[in-house]
Amino acid sequence: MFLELKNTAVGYKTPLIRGIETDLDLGEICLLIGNNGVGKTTLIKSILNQTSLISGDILLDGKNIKTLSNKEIAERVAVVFSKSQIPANYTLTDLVSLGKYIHYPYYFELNAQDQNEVDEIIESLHLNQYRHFPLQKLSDGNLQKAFIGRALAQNSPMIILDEPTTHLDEENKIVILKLLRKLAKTRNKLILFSSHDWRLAKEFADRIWLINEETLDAGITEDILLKHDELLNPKIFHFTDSFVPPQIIAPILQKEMLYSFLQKNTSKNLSSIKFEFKDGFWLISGDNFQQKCFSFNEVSDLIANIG
Ligand SMILES: Nc1ncnc2c1ncn2[C@@H]1O[C@H](COP(=O)(O)OP(=O)(O)OP(=O)(O)O)[C@@H](O)[C@H]1O
Repeated sequence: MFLELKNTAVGYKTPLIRGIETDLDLGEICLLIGNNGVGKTTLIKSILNQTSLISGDILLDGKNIKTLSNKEIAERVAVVFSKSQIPANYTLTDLVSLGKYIHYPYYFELNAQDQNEVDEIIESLHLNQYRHFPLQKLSDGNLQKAFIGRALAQNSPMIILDEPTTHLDEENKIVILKLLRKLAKTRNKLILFSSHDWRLAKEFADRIWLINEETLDAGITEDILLKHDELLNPKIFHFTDSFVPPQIIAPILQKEMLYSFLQKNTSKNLSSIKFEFKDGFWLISGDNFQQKCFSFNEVSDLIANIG
């Protein structure tokens, strides 16, 4: 296992998370989720040995992090924080190139191979047109991508990203997620990715680390989602208290949409009504009626008239 946490407690004066006993291997993507302030960033800093452990041990590549120098940690893990300091007078290419310098004995011009790799990274992040931009002039999203570029250039087996998609629009979020998944699966990288957006989990993550009530619940994504079904069904408004569903015969997506629509819009008992979706419309049947609806707008009118 590349990363092992052994009976670890992390925090400051008092523990934020206790009794962590888990590991991750190369080639895996793990999503770290939990509410504000539960200790996600603290856990990340602890893995990087930037914050002392309260108890227990963390092993990186089989070695206790306490025995590794900063350079040895950087050779194993690259990191992107959501708020990073911007080096003054740097262009985007300079920042991405910085990732390479841990592999040089002192600051020196990059060799041709490393220069090519930096160019490829900038291209893969769709940042070509900004390569000579001063960092101060980049948008928050492009700056975030540039920091991700620096982490990729570092070429370490593990990459940790702390809420990296915060400033990104949907299109750029997808560019980053696809790139990270490709790196994990084709180049055997271990990715630990903290986010509030648990909706990423199903498609993106192999594993979840969920911080809840001072403990870390770790496992295969689908096991954790089933165990914590509040993640999948937040039940913010408790619609189901008064809602009695109809009989529904429809493909999964249409069924889900109908359910969502009816829960929000009616508290009527619909158990004697049948909704069947076929050939692009809903066929709705009751004791003394049958009607076709081609949209939820039409379903809405029909429901309003049901006694
Ligand atoms: N250096 C520090 N010394 C003492 N307490 C700290 C320090 N840094 C953070 N904390 C506290 O530790 C708690 C957890 O903070 P942390 O940033 O790890 O949470 P988080 O899960 O990453 O939160 P968010 O989702 O809001 O980013 C917070 O209450 C925070 O105020």
